[in-house]
Amino acid sequence: MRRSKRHHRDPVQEAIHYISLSADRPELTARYINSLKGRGVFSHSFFEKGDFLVEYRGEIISFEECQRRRRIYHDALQVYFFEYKVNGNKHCIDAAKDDLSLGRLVNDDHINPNSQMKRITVKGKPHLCLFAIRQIQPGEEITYNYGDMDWPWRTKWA
Ligand SMILES: C[S@@+](CC[C@H](N)C(=O)[O-])C[C@H]1O[C@@H](n2cnc3c(N)ncnc32)[C@H](O)[C@@H]1O
Repeated sequence: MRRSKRHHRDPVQEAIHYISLSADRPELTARYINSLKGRGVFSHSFFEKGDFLVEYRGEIISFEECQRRRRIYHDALQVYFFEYKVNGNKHCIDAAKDDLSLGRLVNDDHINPNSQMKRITVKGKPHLCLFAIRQIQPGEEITYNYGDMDWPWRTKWA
């Protein structure tokens, strides 16, 4: 398939652009997949390795607050917590609230993911963003590796 011409900004500048707008890029869309996976995020454009894809938007909370919410949230909502470390200290993004953002809908693939999470600091605040780790074709689902945990779907599909 022919690659469409898209103006190429520096990927980090592009991430900062969408972060400051609190918006998702128009080349991505959410779609229902099936009752096991639920929804996922799909590209309808080409992306090159290194391109910015989407921010994992949500409420930035402390690790202690995350622990507190884990005690009160239903299991189905806990999957929207994203824990990460800055200088060895644990932090968390709570994306349980469905604000129609796409980052919270990106599914796991630990075998052949096409993106990777990186932290970008904007105005002193951390933002977690997915960047392509290889070329992505139109129609492809965006995925990343959720990390080494016994995620139930991994054993089911193994
Ligand atoms: C952060 S959410 C991702 C969006 C979710 N699919 C939805 O519709 O809201 C994580 C949840 O998606 C599902 N999921 C993610 N990756 C999956 C995979 N590879 N296979 C099956 N289910 C998956 C699991 O139910 C998991 O708890």
